[in-house]
Amino acid sequence: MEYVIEVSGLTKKYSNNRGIENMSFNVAKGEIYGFFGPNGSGKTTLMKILTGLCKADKGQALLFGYDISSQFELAMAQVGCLIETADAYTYMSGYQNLVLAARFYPSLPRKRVDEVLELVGLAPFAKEKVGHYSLGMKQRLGLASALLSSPQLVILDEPTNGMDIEGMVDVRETIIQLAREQGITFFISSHLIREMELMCSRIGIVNQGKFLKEASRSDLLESPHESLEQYFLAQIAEERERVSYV
Ligand SMILES: Nc1ncnc2c1ncn2[C@@H]1O[C@H](COP(=O)(O)OP(=O)(O)OP(=O)(O)O)[C@@H](O)[C@H]1O
Repeated sequence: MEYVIEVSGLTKKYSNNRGIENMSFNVAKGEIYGFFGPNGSGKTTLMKILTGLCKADKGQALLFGYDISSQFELAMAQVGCLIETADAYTYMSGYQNLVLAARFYPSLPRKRVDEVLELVGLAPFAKEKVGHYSLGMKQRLGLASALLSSPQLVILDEPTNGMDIEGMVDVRETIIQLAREQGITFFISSHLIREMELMCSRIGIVNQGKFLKEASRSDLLESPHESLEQYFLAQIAEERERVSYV
């Protein structure tokens, strides 16, 4: 199997002793992999390490077989990402922000800016100042920016944060379409169970900095639990029991 992300034994502890501990998992090409856990479970920390925004204390993360800490440029060459909330210049329009971002990719055709605006449903608002955008529109702009260079791997931290139902459905459908038609791999974090269930082919469940369990769509369908929510609660209960035995 061709893996786009390989994470082994990743540990990062902040000065308060929180963070992530010994996380290991792989993501195959073309998957929509969900990284699911409650607030503070370590999703953003893991994503920051994967995109070089912070360094792990221990362990290794490979993107396309390249080590993110020692081969950063090769590892990130085919990666687009949106970590935490999307940053943009509020006094410029969505279109102008993307043209600016496109300058990082000298060979990118100008029409790609129009394409990504269309893809995320922002085309009608492209000429409006970002300062007038809602949170959901800013998230869409962040997604457009992550897709700009036509990356093969897209890493998205809570991409539907602040979106209304219609926006969430649009973004979800765009992601599914890009994975299916263009073989793009997505690694997406969320604390929204329903989003994960509807979108992802596999889900890694994290809690309190630990990688608890991985579930494929068929695991979830075959499990005796009626929903991912119940499955998640059962995994946490199992982990508590395991820890109390040790
Ligand atoms: N810079 C930091 N300094 C100290 N502790 C931090 C720092 N960043 C994160 N943490 C702690 O590390 C843990 C994991 O945080 P992280 O932001 O990775 O979780 P998360 O799953 O992304 O949460 P959320 O869904 O709320 O964004 C939390 O307990 C958090 O308080």
